Amino acid sequence: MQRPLIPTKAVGSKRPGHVVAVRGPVLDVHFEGGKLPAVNDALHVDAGGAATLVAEVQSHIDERTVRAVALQTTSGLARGAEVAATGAAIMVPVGDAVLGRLLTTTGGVGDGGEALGKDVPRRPIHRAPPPLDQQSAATAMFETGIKVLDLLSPLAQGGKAAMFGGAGVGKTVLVMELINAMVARYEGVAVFAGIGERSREGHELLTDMRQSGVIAKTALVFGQMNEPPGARWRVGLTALTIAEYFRDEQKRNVLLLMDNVFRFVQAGSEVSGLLGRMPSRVGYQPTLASEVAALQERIASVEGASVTAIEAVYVPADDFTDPAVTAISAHLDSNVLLSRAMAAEGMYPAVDPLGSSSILLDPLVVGDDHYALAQATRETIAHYRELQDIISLLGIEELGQEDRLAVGRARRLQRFLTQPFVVTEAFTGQPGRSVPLALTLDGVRAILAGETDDWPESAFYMVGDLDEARTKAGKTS
Ligand SMILES: Nc1ncnc2c1ncn2[C@@H]1O[C@H](COP(=O)(O)OP(=O)(O)OP(=O)(O)O)[C@@H](O)[C@H]1O
Repeated sequence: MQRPLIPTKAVGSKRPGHVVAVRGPVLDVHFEGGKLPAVNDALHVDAGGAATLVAEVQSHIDERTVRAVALQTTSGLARGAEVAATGAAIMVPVGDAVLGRLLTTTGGVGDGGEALGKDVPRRPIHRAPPPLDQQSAATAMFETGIKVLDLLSPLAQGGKAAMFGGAGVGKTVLVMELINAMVARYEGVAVFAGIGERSREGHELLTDMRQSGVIAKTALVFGQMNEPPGARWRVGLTALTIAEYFRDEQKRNVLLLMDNVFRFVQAGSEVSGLLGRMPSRVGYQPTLASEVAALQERIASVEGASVTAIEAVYVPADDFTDPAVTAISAHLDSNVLLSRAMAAEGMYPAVDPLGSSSILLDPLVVGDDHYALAQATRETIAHYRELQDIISLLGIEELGQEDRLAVGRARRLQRFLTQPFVVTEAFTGQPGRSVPLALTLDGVRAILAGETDDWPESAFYMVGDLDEARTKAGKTS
């Protein structure tokens, strides 16, 4: 973090500045006497009437002028508007009072409810991550009840996981299902950051959470796609600040959900352009890696309290080598890749069994049995993919007996790894299923061992455990 040229304390709200230029969300503010607020400090701009607009200092233009990015819309703001330097970063409310509430990036109330009182503690949104020697590594598995995740890309308690996928392959649905599956039986608290996505989806989430009651232990923070880039850029930090307070002051475990981290990068890129910085690779901001690191490194677990992050990441044009995507994936423990080809075939959740990975998928963590079954599943599906060209050219009859069996098992495995979700009940009409890990492993073991070779493939599609497939296949155990 850059430090001020002049100590922040030298700037008090008694020495107001004034706006000298407004270019969209970017403001130039003149401070008399050359005492400038620090980079990352919050400015309060008098937008006329009772309205006060929050902006954040980004750079010092000359000895009297700072350039700041507004976190709210600047339409109607005129030159000459008075500005107060707050002498600190944006302060947001934290603690028990924010549970059950929907906040904006700047810590305002976004659910139309009562304003938060002055006694509610507040914390600055900029903060260093805990020192490395105080961070604890993620080693325990977080069972989700979603077969394909638990088997091939297990999530870590106190770790970071992300769902990557192009437009419309099911990222939001998967994150919502995880919220549904995890928040209700999670002992800690949850913080949800809605970053640059549809505000309709955000409000649906709020309504759903109110109905299911999980809202009581959840704080929501939204900077959605209808808001200016500054709000979308900083909303992740606001959510993190709330999560860190629960972790550090109350020693509680926190589930941090972010949808969508790509929008954070995108907002940073918009801000960078507005500030006149030269774009770098693929047009992204030159500070891409450090911006992503500043966000991701703060998601850390310490002795006695963990932060488990689940993120959705949009992959532009389905290009998994996009710099934003690779910058984000470098920080994660579990990478869940969603495949368009699988979504097109209706194989939901469209998790790519070969592309997805997790550092927990290690015999020392998940045990030899789970590891061996996961590897065998991958090998069988990989072998099927190799044979797919031959099958489409010559037909499956041209394959040898062994390959034919392998293909049948791979297709059954792929179908067994689909699952109806609770959140999709409304449009699929099929009740959601949650499958304990042991039953997932039993099912996979039986399919790989050939015990189900004579069951129709369709019996495995959109079921819970193997017993359900058995019933569908009309078999008795
Ligand atoms: N598990 C599922 N079961 C059935 N349908 C699904 C499932 N997941 C996704 N879909 C279908 O795919 C559509 C898009 O899903 P979703 O909104 O989660 O995608 P997304 O990747 O978040 O898209 P965007 O990038 O546009 O936000 C859903 O509206 C639904 O029709």
